[in-house]
This record gives sequence, structure tokens and C-alpha cells, in this order.
Amino acid sequence: MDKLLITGGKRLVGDIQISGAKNAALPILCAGLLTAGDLQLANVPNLHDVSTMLKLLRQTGLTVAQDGDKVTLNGAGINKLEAPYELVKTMRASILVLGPLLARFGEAKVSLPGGCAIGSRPVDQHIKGLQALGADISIDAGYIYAKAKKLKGTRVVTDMITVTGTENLLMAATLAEGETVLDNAACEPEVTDLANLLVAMGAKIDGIGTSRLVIQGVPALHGASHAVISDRIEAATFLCAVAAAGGDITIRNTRTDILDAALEKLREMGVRLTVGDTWIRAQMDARPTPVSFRTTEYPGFPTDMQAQFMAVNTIADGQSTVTETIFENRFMHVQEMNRLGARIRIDGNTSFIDGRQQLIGAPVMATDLRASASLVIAGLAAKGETLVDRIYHLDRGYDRMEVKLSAVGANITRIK
Ligand SMILES: CC(=O)N[C@H]1[C@@H](OP(=O)(O)OP(=O)(O)OC[C@H]2O[C@@H](n3ccc(=O)[nH]c3=O)[C@H](O)[C@@H]2O)O[C@H](CO)[C@@H](O)[C@@H]1O
Ligand SMILES: C=C(OP(=O)(O)O)C(=O)O
Repeated sequence: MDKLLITGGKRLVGDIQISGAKNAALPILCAGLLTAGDLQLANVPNLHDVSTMLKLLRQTGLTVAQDGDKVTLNGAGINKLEAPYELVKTMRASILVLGPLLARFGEAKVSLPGGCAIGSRPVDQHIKGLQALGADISIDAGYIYAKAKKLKGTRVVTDMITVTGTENLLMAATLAEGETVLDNAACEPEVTDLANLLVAMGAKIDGIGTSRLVIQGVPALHGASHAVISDRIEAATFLCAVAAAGGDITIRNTRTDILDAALEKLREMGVRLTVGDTWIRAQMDARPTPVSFRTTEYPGFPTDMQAQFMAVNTIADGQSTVTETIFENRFMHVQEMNRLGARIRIDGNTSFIDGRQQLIGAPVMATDLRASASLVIAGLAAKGETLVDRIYHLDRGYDRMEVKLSAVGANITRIK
């Protein structure tokens, strides 16, 4: 199992190229199931989750051609309407094949994803929405069996805002008969990116970027070309790294308009930011000022950045509180950070952080994707060596993080 060995204390200086967004690429790849035409995608990140998704899509009969960040999909020969447990268990986003397969082929068999380290993460809203669209759904031996001759448009109001739930229902509704209204829809930029691709494929969608998506179903979708949006979580992760370790970095191929919540907190921490359309320069030479925040849906502070900002707070000059409102168990990094000398106490869904002058390197264990990133950030700021174990979590969602960090001066090595 790969590990990362970090010797902390180096300033980070230079440029970092941000990759395409994992959370946009995964639903967008599933949109390939909706058409017999060619889907030509660019800026697809080189991630373990993307490989898993392509493996899952290939086994349905979809063809995949890959050349660096370019991926072309063709769904003319799909003949297996199934997502098996072996693949779904390694990546929850596999549930995103359910809506498209059902809408285009009238049936699908998809393994229930189950919980994960950060929470129980049920998919009841995906199921409820598809049932409202007329699907007959049963659950047997850990599999969702869905059938519908033709989905029929209706109004769906999800009990809570769900990102992949919105994406699944949106994809299904594009091929349903008549009008579907998705109320309480997620407004995350990754949902918007998927919606824009669907429109390029011939879907009729109003209200893109809002909490009410109105979809007029069409009989078929066609091929299209699309570049996946830049990963705002990866961008914020590197900005947190410079906030913690100090330095002067410029991140490129980014979208500044979808990073407001993070940029505001970074400024509050004392990071000097200069912002262009597609780049952000971050300069930091002082001990960070602590920032308190609570996670919420977009455009609020993203849960996927919570752990990384907490890592910076551990060495900030004072106290802060961080409240997690999206997932019930997303503080798994706290005990590991405390092993590095951080002083964090958890009470319910709030962490109380007492910033320390210096963390001290130690072996730590990654428990989930963003927890892993937060431990890397803590390791970059800590004195001495930090060994981060179980980085397969990190590889799910970061495109060669250690290579990008080494290029800006970090002392970080992958140990096989
Ligand atoms: C691949 C992808 O895009 N993953 C992102 C997506 O996950 P994902 O789409 O799984 O997260 P959701 O937005 O669905 O989850 C939000 C909350 O709703 C609950 N819920 C959700 C669906 C459902 O049917 N029933 C239910 O109870 C979840 O347990 C959670 O407490 O959005 C999360 C919230 O921004 C991010 O952290 C993940 O990185
Ligand atoms: C929780 C995340 O991803 P996933 O939904 O794929 O588990 C994440 O990207 O932080």
C-alpha cells in the first residue's frame, strides 16, 4: 500500500496546474450512457475514481478511447445494464449510472453503495425521485432493480439537497416524456457543468445553476464535445497548503468565480490573494489567523474543504470552531491531526481548535479522501517527518498530488 513521506517546513513557491473536477467528471462520464453518439470530453482528470468509472462504463458495452485528458465515449453498443458490487463498493458515484441506464434502456440493476467513512450516505432520494418519474424499483440482495417502459415527467422535491441525487434525476429526466421539475436541486458548479453538457447533447433544461431545474424531455440525445470544469476542491487544497506552509504559489487553469467561500476564508487567514480569470496567486509569510466556519451547500462553505481548512487552523494564532452540517462523521482526521500535536476537541458536529505554534511530524493514517489531503497539509507545515498511510483514498480524487507539490518545493515522496 502506497504511503507519502513528507518532511515539513519548506516554503511552497511556483505554479500549480489544476486538473478537471472529479465531481464533475464522474457524472459527465455517466452521461455517455444517454446517447448512441460520440461524447468527446476534455480536461478529464487522471484519477483512480475516473479509471473506476471507465471500467464500470466499459463493462456495460460503452466504448472508451483515452488520450491524456481527452476521453471519447460511445454508447451505441451498450448491452449490459448493470453496476456490480465489486466496482460500486470502491466508488459511491457509481450510483450515477442508474438514472441514465433506466431512462435510455428502461431498466437497470445497480448495487446499493452502502455507507462510507464520512457517513451513512443513503440513496433514498435517488430512488424516491425515480419512482416519482414512474420507475418500478425493488431492492433485493443488495441490488437496486429499476424498470420503466418510459419515464414520465413530474415534479420532484427532494427531502434534502443532494448533489448526485440531483444529477441522477436530471439525467433521467432528459429522456422522460413531458416536463420534469426538480425542486430543491443542488446548485453546485459540478451539477451546472453536467447540465451544460446535457444541453449540448440536445437536452432542454431551464434554471441551470438554480434550485429549480425544469426539464422538457426529448426522445433522444446526441453526441457533443465538452471540457470538464476545473476542480475547485483541488484548487482550494493547494491554497490551504500555502496558507499552512507559507510561500508564493500561482494556481492555474482554475475558475475563481466558484471559489468565493474558500477565497474569503483564505483572506481572513491572512493569505494575500491576487486573482485573475483563470489563475490565483497566493502569498503567505505569517502565522495564519484562525477562521471559524460551518459547512453548507453551494455557494456556502463546502464540506469537501472542511478538513483542509481545519489543518491550517491547527497552527493558527488562536482558537476557531468548525461545524460540519452535511455528513455525520466527517471529523476522522481530527484524531490523526492530534497525533501531530494539534489540539482539537470534538463536541457533536463541531470541532474546537486551539492553534499551536508548531505541529511535530508523526506517522498518520488517511481515512477518507479529504482527510488524506488535510494530513498532507498538516505534514507540510509540521516539523520533521510525517508518513501518511493509506493514500489510496487520496489517489481517488487528486491527480498526482505529490508531483504537483514537489514541483513547488515541497519535500514529499511516494513510498511504494
Ligand atoms: C461524487 C460527488 O459529487 N460527491 C460529492 C457529493 O456527494 P453526494 O452526492 O453523495 O452527497 P449528497 O449531496 O447526496 O449528500 C448530502 C446529504 O444528503 C444525504 N442524502 C443524500 C442522498 C439521499 O438519497 N439521501 C440522503 O440522506 C447524505 O447522507 C448527506 O448527508 O456531494 C457531497 C456534498 O457536497 C460532496 O461531499 C461529495 O464530494
Ligand atoms: C466525499 C467525496 O467524494 P465521494 O462522494 O466520491 O465519496 C469528496 O470528493 O470529498
